[in-house]
Amino acid sequence: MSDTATTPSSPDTLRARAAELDAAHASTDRRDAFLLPEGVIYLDGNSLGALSVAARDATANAVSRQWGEQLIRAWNESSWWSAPERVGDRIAELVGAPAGSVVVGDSTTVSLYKAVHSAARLRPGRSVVLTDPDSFPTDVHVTRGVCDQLGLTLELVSPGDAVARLDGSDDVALASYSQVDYRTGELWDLAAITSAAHDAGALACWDLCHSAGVVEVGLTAGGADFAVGCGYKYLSGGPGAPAFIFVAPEHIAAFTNPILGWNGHATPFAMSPEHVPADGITRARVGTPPVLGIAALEGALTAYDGLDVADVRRRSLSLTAFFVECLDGLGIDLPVVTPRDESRGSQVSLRHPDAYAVVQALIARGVIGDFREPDIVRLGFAPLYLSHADVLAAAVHLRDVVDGREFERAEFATRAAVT
Ligand SMILES: Cc1ncc(COP(=O)(O)O)c(C=O)c1O
Ligand SMILES: Nc1c(O)cccc1C(=O)C[C@H](N)C(=O)O
Repeated sequence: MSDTATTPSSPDTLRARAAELDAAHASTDRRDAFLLPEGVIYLDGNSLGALSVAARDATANAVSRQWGEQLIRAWNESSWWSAPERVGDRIAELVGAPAGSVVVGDSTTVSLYKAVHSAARLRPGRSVVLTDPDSFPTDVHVTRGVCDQLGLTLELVSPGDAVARLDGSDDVALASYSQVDYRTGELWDLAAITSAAHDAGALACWDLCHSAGVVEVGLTAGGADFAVGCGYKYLSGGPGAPAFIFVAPEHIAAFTNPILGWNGHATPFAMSPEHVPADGITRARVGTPPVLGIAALEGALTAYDGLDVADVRRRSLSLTAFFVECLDGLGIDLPVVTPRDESRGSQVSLRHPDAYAVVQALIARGVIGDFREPDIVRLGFAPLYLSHADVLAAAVHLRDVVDGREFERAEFATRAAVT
């Protein structure tokens, strides 16, 4: 969705507006809970969330006290064994799901494999799985892999066309989509697509990587059957943080984990060679959980204590709307690909023919965002630790990089391995 600049505003007007908005959203300001380097405006919390004091301390405690002193007793004394369900319950609150329907442990990719595989098998006799060709690639890869394994057909249908594809159909087993597009930031209608899937006798699975913690996901309200999401983006669980899987309570008894491991067993310490799935969401577990990663994630989630996700969402919408207001006000004439209405997640993506170099020039100024192929400057606004004043400062840097053609400097052209 492209827009051009409108009436410019003076920096003073924008500064006053930032102060007014920060005061209005003071109750959701958790900046003090996070440890960001001085001079950095961090607009990449949608890829790797910032470190919080609580995540750092929880990790140090898990390493030094639990592992270092309790040693193997920590499985019981520090409740390591039940951490996947305990932290799952905390995430469930953030994504509108009941206790006992979410568990953490594997990567997003593995969690998605478990969800898609199990969901597709719940609709025998149906041959098609729908997913978005523009999904984050791992989602397309996993879904294709499951289809190959189960003899199903993968049909690549944009979420915008999913309801029409499902309408009146009887061949679809599963519609599997991301709630927020990782590149454009578009927010898709989880309830509408899920309901269209159900009307067609199909199930719906959602990837919440770019919505958990910043959008009122509403899994139960929207009728979602399965969902997954990662722990390291807005939830700030740290690099490689464990992901989560949601299975709607009505499907748990029929959920067949495609990876039968001992942690999903009803009596793991009976050491039986027969696999008897555990009751409840525990059957979605596989092997030994990443205890240190779960400790960091559990610490990070305390940043949400006392907050209502609806208020976090309001702050997020205000930050992203204000960024677009700053683009307009400062005369930054780059096409905005993220919807200007509220059908967006917590990012603003812009197009620029030299997007990679623009992002590098911003990083050199301490404004950390990222580049996504082919020409996207992607700026994520993690609401808990960003202010409207940060947003204005970032926009001023962007204007200076673009207007001053700073991105043309040779040092910004070289691509790093990880972008
Ligand atoms: C929508 C989406 N799904 C999945 C992933 C990643 O999966 P994994 O955590 O397994 O690397 C990402 C980002 O890396 C993502 O944006
Ligand atoms: N998971 C990542 C990684 O291990 C290295 C670099 C980036 C990532 C990401 O999370 C990318 C992210 N999902 C995206 O939306 O582009």
